[in-house]
Amino acid sequence: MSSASPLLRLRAVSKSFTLDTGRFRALDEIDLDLAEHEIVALIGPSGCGKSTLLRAIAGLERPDSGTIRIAGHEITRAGQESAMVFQDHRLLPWLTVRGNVELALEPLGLPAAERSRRARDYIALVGLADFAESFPRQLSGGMAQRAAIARALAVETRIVLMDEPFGALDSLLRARLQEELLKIWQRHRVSILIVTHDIEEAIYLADRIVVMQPDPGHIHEVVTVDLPRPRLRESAAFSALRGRLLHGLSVEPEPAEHLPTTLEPVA
Ligand SMILES: Nc1ncnc2c1ncn2[C@@H]1O[C@H](COP(=O)(O)OP(=O)(O)OP(=O)(O)O)[C@@H](O)[C@H]1O
Repeated sequence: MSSASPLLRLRAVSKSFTLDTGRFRALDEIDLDLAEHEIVALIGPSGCGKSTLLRAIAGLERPDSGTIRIAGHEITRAGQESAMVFQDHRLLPWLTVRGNVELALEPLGLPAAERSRRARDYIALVGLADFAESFPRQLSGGMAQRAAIARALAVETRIVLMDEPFGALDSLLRARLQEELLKIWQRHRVSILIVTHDIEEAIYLADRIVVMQPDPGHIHEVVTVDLPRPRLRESAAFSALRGRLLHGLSVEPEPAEHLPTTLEPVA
């Protein structure tokens, strides 16, 4: 950590929703820090509040109580201090890759030349230089997700929030994009908070893994991933951590090689 106070600081963040059946507590007194240039993964069973937490940090959802600060500023509205990547790329279909990235830069009030320079740089960074003038329908799923990552990075916020960014991709492509994301992260001092259902993805990427549990949504444990990068998924230390996390999630590891690595809702 390069400074005494964390870049992101959540204290006692709670959020309830009103349902027909009464009030439902999606987040209960969440305390969480994210340091500069840290990657933290949020895992936990479906409905434990991971997306709600991310949305609150993004300013898309107001907590009922508690504080969320980024670089000391309290988050009170959307788009302050962080950028978001969703599972579906959410690119506008009538704009090219370049158009989508430039549009995200419009609120920053940059001169047009700077806006197009930034868009070009970040599109190149994610390996899409040759597709800057392509429309989303002309891209594969992985390429579209890369474009969404370029759009989030181009805003140059210090925090990027990712909600299952690779969840819709096949496992080979997912592994490749995880690797690419780490390379980008190593070159840019961005901090990443990523929600995933994939325990391997969490171990591969994160410095710390926050395990959440539902009813009400709370932090069950925080596990530091003390493995040097690049991490080898087949190493004993990696498997040991996977077993420990599965245990923390109350999912028994299977005995054979076919260890589950995704968390499906428990029926
Ligand atoms: N706007 C809303 N109105 C009512 N209930 C909501 C709302 N948003 C979320 N919830 C409820 O809050 C709980 C937590 O939802 P959330 O999407 O944050 O969980 P999650 O851990 O991200 O789940 P998943 O892994 O399935 O995406 C769920 O029970 C959900 O139904």
